[in-house]
Amino acid sequence: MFRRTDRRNHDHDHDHARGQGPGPGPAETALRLVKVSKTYGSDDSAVTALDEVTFSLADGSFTAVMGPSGSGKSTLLQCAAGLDRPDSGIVMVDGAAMTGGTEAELTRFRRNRIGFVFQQYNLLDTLTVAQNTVLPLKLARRRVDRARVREILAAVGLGDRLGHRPDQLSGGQRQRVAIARALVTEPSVIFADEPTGALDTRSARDVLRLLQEAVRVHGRTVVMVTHDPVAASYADSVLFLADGRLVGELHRPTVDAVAERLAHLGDDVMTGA
Ligand SMILES: Nc1ncnc2c1ncn2[C@@H]1O[C@H](COP(=O)(O)OP(=O)(O)OP(=O)(O)O)[C@@H](O)[C@H]1O
Repeated sequence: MFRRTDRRNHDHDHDHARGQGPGPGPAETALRLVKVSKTYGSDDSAVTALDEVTFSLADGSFTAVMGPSGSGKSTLLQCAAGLDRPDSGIVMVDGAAMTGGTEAELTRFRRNRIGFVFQQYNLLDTLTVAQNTVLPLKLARRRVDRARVREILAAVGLGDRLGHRPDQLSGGQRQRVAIARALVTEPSVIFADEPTGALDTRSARDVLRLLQEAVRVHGRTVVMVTHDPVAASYADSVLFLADGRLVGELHRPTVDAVAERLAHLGDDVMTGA
């Protein structure tokens, strides 16, 4: 069952007030994984995609997840976001355990606490920009504050595109709608899976800046899977995966430092070190 502590309210004053309390107490944890494991298949064909992965991410942090192809990045994201269930281990979002529970409970948990940004945008073609943006609120049966929605769309540079449909937008604009849609429910954690993978350099930079703003202005916590050292350099820190295990971490990443670490990660995997 979900243990919901609901210690965090979702109003903006709360976000702005964060860090202004007495004393430098430890940052609160937005996402915590404890010994999360996931194996696909069984017997001879079994693949351990995640092998007892443990880490915590502070509230209001921006983390990139990197690693060679097949290292378990997507599986990690799916399990951490409640889109898939780990075989064992615990996932906690905002102090509430997401382990166990029915599908309906998991869905409710996701709708209220998690935002998503996918490589291929996942917008509904028949809905306008504004309608796509409010969809998560409608699905969660939450009140739609139209002024707030306009504000969010203006903040991602789409204030004059509210009535457009996705096929009237560029890839970068579509991804900005996806970011607005992820922000609108004020989730604890936004998971982004290769959000710049389909974009040109300039649109990618705009999207990465908006993800940074989601953290710095809106107080969200962002976890982004990426293959691109440039994209990773926008994060506060990078987690490196290899063979389903967490094998390293880099704080305040630069493009060169990320690329170098990735290259060595490749060496380690190749030599089995
Ligand atoms: N549905 C599945 N059935 C069987 N094996 C799977 C399944 N999904 C992933 N795997 C395997 O689990 C391992 C981890 O896969 P995962 O997709 O998480 O890696 P990744 O790091 O995201 O890879 P990429 O960078 O190529 O997207 C791989 O060996 C993969 O083949």
